[in-house]
Parts: sequence; structure tokens; C-alpha cells
Amino acid sequence: MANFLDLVRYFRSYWSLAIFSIAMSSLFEIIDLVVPYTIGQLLNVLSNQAIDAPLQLFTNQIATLAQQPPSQSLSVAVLLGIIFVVTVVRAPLQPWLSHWFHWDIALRSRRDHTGRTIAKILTLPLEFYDENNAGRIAGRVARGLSNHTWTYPEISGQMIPKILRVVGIFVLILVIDWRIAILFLLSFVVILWFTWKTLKQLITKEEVLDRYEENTESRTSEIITNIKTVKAFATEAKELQRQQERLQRQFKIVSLRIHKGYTILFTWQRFVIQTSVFVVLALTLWATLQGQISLGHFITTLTVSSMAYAELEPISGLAEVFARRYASMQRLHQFMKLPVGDDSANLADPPEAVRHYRFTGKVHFDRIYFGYDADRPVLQDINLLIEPYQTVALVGRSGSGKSTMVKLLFRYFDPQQGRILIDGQDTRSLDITGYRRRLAIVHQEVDVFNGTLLDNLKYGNPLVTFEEIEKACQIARVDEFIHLLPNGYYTVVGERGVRLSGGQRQRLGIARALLMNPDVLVFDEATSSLDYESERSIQLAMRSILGTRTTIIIAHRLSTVREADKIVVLDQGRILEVGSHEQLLTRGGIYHRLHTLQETGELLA
Ligand SMILES: Nc1ncnc2c1ncn2[C@@H]1O[C@H](COP(=O)(O)OP(=O)(O)OP(=O)(O)O)[C@@H](O)[C@H]1O
Repeated sequence: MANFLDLVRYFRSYWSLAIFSIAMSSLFEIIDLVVPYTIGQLLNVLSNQAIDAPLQLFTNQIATLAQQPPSQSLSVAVLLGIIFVVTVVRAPLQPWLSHWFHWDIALRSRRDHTGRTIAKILTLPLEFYDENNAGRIAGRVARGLSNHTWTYPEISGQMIPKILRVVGIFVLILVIDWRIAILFLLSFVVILWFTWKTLKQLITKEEVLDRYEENTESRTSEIITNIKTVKAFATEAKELQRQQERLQRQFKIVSLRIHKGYTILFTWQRFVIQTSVFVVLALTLWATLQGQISLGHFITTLTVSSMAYAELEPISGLAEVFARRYASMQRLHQFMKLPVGDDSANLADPPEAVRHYRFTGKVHFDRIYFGYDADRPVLQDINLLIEPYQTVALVGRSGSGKSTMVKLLFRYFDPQQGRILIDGQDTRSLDITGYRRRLAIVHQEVDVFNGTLLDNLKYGNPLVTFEEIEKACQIARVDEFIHLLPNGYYTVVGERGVRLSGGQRQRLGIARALLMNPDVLVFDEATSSLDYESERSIQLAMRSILGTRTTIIIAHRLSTVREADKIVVLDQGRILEVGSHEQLLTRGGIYHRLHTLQETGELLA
């Protein structure tokens, strides 16, 4: 659980600058008190009463320096001079010595921490993304970062200096009359204690609200991602209604619990403040009438205590804003404390630090047991040896564990029992980045990044030559549609560019994988989006790469796996049959049955 110290540590890289700027802001706030004090002394001068001893000493020194006798007009000039220095002279200095640094620190910290959140996103385990969608994560990170940014200048530039100013006022009143000072202190303690107590309760409610907001954002993001399904099923009204119910629930928390809490807090604060102001007025008046304090001190006490009480409202306003943001800031810290995945790449290392491997491509799944939840096995007793340059096809019913085997090979997850060896080395002992660079995969859904077709082709390997790109594009039949694109290789595809069809995306994915020149190449339903003709042409083209490296093909359509050296039939997480197409057909087992079903045009269940 993140705590208040985490919030402070967020700015720790700039602590010396922070202390300096907070000290400057506080100094400026306290210097302000010189004005009412000096005006009180001016009143004393004008009404022929004595001014305070230190000030009298100072005026006398000025008189000696100016070689003039002490006089009323000299005292007025000295007091005016003091007011000039603390108001006019300090005015242009204040923004540069305080305000500028507060924002500078806030913005620098935002830059640093945004980088850290991106690093976190890149290193979290895949399971995290199974449970949290993009909207939820992006919302949490963005709210946490921007709330830190806005809060810092308010706390360092306003709240702390204002609190110190109130302390300064207390000291000033204490010097004038200790009884008034005690009353002043008591009223402040009551107000601050009550504010603190209420805000603590409100922070808990804000946390609940923050969680509700994340849920709403998460659903909105899902609606955007799945908009085609929403429209196709005509569920727009239902989605809207569901979101409105969520918004209503949020509103109830905000309005009935949080907003009401703040209003009760302000009611109390106002009442205590007004009562205190009145009592201070009565007490000060009484002390003046009794001749215990001068007219100047009467004015000073009244002015500075009103200044202090006037500060209470902005201070509690800032505390309220802080409380409202606290929950989201805490949630960002919780996010940052999530453990990185075992498979996370080392982002801090320079590229040269990545180990370079070269494998023959001998892959051994050695007695693997695995389940996403430990009590629900997905793969059991998987023993499979893939020789270098072999082509192995994984087939089996949907959910039989084919993709999971590949996920283990890529070390997105580690098996609970057993190990995966590549060229005899346990994959867990290898540098994850260097190891993965020797593998390549074409997924069922090929991700296309916003950029040109060329950028997307070079995504995994920016150093490839144009000739290599052209060759890969020929093999993957990307060349067949490039000339249809307005700017060929330089056409912007993805988010803001030309849309690619499912088949075109898959061909791009195949070419991109080939350009990695991997030792093990995996096709996960890679030709599923292609029409029969395109699929056939890719199969023919791929013949030229089969045998040049270890290739694993996951396929539902058995027509795509005929040419594999070895076909592995999985069922409910276990390997049932292994052999070539002909061997398995003659065996008359499950493969034979699946094959017959497909030959007769029936879908694989
Ligand atoms: N991230 C996950 N978390 C929990 N369970 C999962 C996860 N991914 C897959 N599963 C479960 O693991 C089992 C095997 O899934 P897998 O994707 O490996 O099957 P598959 O044979 O590749 O299926 P398909 O041919 O439909 O892609 C399924 O029961 C599935 O529900």
C-alpha cells in the first residue's frame, strides 16, 4: 500500500531545489507580515506614541548615518522605506525565486516518472494485461501523473508557505500579547484537527470513487475496442444504459458522501473562524482600553489575525484538492510497485549489453506441466523434441493448449514443472532479450503500428537492407499488394493511414518475422485470414523457407500442415499422437478423424 512518503519521494531527485524554493516562498509569505506591523508602528508615530525599541534603534542608526537628529518625519521615511523594500522591491524577485522552481520541479518530475511508467508497462508480466485492459491502465497512469504535477506547485508554493505564515503570525501576536496568542492557537488547533479528521474519512471515499472511475473507463475503452461487435449486435443502448448506471453510482458517492462531507467541513470551519475573529476583536479591544497594548499593536493584531484566518480558507481549499487527488496518486504508486515479470527485458542496459545467441534450433519440451492457475492444468506431461530445421505442426481442438506451448517457448510464462531446452540449454538460464531475438512469431492477429509499411516491416530488425526487405516481401506475397498502396512501401498504415485487410496484415506479419532471420519461426494460425488462393500461394512460397530453420506451425486447417516433418496432435493439454501426415492417417486415430471431418467440409470442433 502506497503512503504519504511515496508522494514525497516522487520529487526526491530535486530535493535540494525543492527545499530552496519552499524556503523562498515561505520567506516571502512571512515578509508580508512586515507590512501590517509597520503600518501599526506608523500609526504610533502619527499619534505621538513610542515605536517598538528595535525599530527605534534602527531609526536612530539611520539618523546617525544621515547626520540628522531623530524626528517624526525621519521615522515615517524609514517605515515607508521598509514597506517599499518588502513590497515593490521583492515583487519582481518572487516569481523567479519561488514560482518558477515549483513548476520546474513538477514538470521535470512528470517527465521522469512518465518514462518510468512506460518502463513499467514494458516490463509487467503478460498476466497483468490479461486482467487489466488498456483503458484502465492508461486512465490510472494519466490521472496519477497529472495529479502529481498539479499538486506539487500548490503544496510547495502555497500550502506549506501559508502554514508557515500562520506560524509567523502566531509568533508576532505572541510578542504583542500572549493571551490573544493562546486563543489564536487554540482556534487553529481545533480547525486543523477537525479538517484533518474529516479529510482522512473523505480520502477513503475518494479511493472508492477512483476505483469506480477506473471501471467506467475500462468499459469505455472496451466499447471503443469492440465497437464493431457492439454495432453488429445492436447493443449501443444497452452499453449506454450500463455506463449511465455506473455514472449515477459515481455521482451518488460524489454528491451524497464526498461533496456533503466537504460542505459539513466548511460549515464548521466558517463558524469557528468567525467566532474566533469576533473573540480576538473583543479581547484586543479590551486590552487596548486597559492600556495594556498600544493603538499600533491593536491595529497590527487585528490585521494579522484577520490575515491568518483569511489564510485558513485557501489552506483548507488546497487540503481539499489534495484529498481529492490523493487516492489517484496512491493508485499510481501501487501500480509502480507491481512486481515486474520474470521475463522482463532489462531496459536499463545499453543495446550492446544484450547477449547475442545463435541456435541450431533444437527445441526440447521436457516433461512440461503448466496451468495459468496452478489448480487448473492446461498442459500436462508434454514431451516433445524438435530437431534443428524441422517443421513441426501443432494441431488439436480449440483450447487444447497449442498457443500455450508457444507462450512457454517465448517465456511469456514459465512452466510449473519441467523445462524447455534450446540447443540443450534451459531457456530460463538465457538472457531473455537475446533469446527472444532468435525467435519470431506470426500471430493470428498481426499488430500494425502507426507508421509506414516499411517501418512496420523493419520493426523487429531496423538494420535490414532494402534488398532483404524486398526478398521477404516476395516470399510473404506482400509484393502482390504493395503496388496497390498509394505510396508503396512509404504508405502510412495503421491507426491514421491506409487500412490493411486481414490477409494483408498477415502477409505483413510473415514478412516482418522473416526479416528477423530467426532460428525458430512460429506461425500461429498465420494463414487463417487468407482466402484459399492467397493461402495456397503463401504455402508454396513458404516451402522455400521450410527446412532453413526450425519452424513450428499451429493450424486448424489441416491442409496447411501436410508438409510438416512432424505433426503433434494435442488434446486437453496432452500429446496424443506424433507422426507425419501419412503415418497419422494410416494410424487411424484422432488425426485421421479430424482430417476426415475437414475433407468432408465439416468444421473442427
Ligand atoms: N491468459 C490465460 N489465462 C487463463 N487461461 C488461459 C489463458 N490463455 C489460455 N487459457 C486457457 O488455456 C487453455 C488452452 O488455451 P490455448 O490458447 O493454448 O489453446 P489453443 O489450442 O491454442 O486454442 P485455439 O486453437 O482456440 O487458439 C484454454 O482452456 C484457455 O481457456
